[in-house]
Amino acid sequence: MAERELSLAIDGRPAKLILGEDLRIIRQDVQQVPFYQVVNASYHRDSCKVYIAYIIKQSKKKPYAFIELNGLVKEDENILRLAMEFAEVLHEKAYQGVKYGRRIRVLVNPNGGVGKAVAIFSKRVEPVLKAAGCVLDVSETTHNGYAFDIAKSLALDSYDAVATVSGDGLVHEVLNGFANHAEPRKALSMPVAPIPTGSGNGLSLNLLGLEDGFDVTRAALNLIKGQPMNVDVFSVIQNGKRTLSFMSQALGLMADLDIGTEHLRWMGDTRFIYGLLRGLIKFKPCDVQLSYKGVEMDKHQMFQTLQSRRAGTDASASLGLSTLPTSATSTSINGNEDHKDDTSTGLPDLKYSTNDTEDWTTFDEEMFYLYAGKGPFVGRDLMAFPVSLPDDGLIDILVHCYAKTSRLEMLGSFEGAPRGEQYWYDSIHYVKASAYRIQPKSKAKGCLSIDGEAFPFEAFQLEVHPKLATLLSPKGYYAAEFSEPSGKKKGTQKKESVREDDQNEEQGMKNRLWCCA
Ligand SMILES: Nc1ncnc2c1ncn2[C@@H]1O[C@H](COP(=O)(O)OP(=O)(O)OP(=O)(O)O)[C@@H](O)[C@H]1O
Repeated sequence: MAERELSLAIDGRPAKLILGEDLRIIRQDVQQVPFYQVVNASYHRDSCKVYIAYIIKQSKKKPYAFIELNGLVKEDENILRLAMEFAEVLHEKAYQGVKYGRRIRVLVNPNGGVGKAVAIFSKRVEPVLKAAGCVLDVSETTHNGYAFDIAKSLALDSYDAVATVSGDGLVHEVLNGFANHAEPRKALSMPVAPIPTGSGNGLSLNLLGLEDGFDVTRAALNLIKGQPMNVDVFSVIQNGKRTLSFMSQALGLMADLDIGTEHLRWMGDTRFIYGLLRGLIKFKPCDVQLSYKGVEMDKHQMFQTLQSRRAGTDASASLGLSTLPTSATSTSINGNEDHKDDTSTGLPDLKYSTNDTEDWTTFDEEMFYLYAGKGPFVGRDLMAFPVSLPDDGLIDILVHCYAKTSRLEMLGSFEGAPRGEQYWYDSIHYVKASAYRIQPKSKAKGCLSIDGEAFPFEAFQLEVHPKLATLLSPKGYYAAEFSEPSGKKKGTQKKESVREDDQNEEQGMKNRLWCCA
């Protein structure tokens, strides 16, 4: 493509804009901005100005910055026409395949995380969304349950997405509100995206990756341009009550360190480290019985499946093979029927009764903790489910076996935990299942955390609903890097990794031509 150039003055100094494979802004220095990161471009005849808004990372360690430029062009008919065309072409390239000006229902939890969500939203998020022409309907949540009520009665045709400015708890509420909506399936197809101002922000880490998972400006871009990604969710049945879970369930140490440190919110996510150290001092087993309907038990096979899925997604995106989000074109590896094929509007029926035992495995070893869920990261310090896939119709269950581990092993695992290295430990029993149940042993006491929220420490059963909910994602897959350590390889020639790639992200957006309207 022939490059376009435009000379103008920015802040009284001469500058040049070049439109080629990306946008280049030449001033004292040169800034290269991928089109994906441009949120607006417009031409204003009256003032002879070109307005450009974009987000950019100025160094690897710094968060994304939001930049708005107003360039003055010479009052010459030919140059003004060039400026108008330049802005039009740039805007078109910036929104290829994405609806400009999404209508977003925004829910801000003033008490999430360290309690700074309101200020962060107004200073760092709202300006980006407004620059991108988004139409915002913003509310501050006043109590637990507020977001549930909003989602339960949301006018679905009035919005393109729901944004939660908080942590994972607010997403949990919104999805449960959708499950109780008059049209649950339609409600659950409304894309949800988090702006990470909670403590753990596991969902944001899964969508944006370890480097950018806590970056609110990057999260704002995901709201503006992310593509809808279908994800599996779980029904948890406890005491006859059905709750949707989208991320995780924890028992034992991993629940204690979350639920048991609520009073330490001021620490941010450091409270989880404190809770972990406290749990290691006690070092007590978790007295529950686990049974599951297992589908895949081989860790290496799970790793290979993850790799092939990622390779397939990247290839179809870069070759322009798919015009749909990747998740919508994939099939479930356990043959679960995809709910999108059935036309009912209510929540899916439950498949398993609580006394179903056919093909269920009972896990007999004593557990230090149990963690089950979807999405690799549960927090910045732990990639608990490195081989998790958004839509395989399965839940990843890991049990840290009490008899096979020690305080020393646990302490030694801290360093590699953000990269999921503990996955390969012999003391970690890891399976993918379509359902599981938990029965506390008599007199057992403890904490149960579901999506980071406290639930009664009582028996429950869970099953997976393939692709029932919808998130906005930059890539169409989880943004987590996971490698097989060289000593453990089976069937691989060299150290392979499943990696993030921003070019793929932009290419994926170009080729999928997906609109969120
Ligand atoms: N105004 C409010 N006052 C008190 N609690 C609220 C309010 N609004 C929402 N909540 C509740 O706050 C709880 C915590 O929110 P959330 O989970 O989003 O943040 P977090 O716990 O800091 O983050 P994470 O779950 O990522 O660790 C949720 O149960 C939510 O319902």
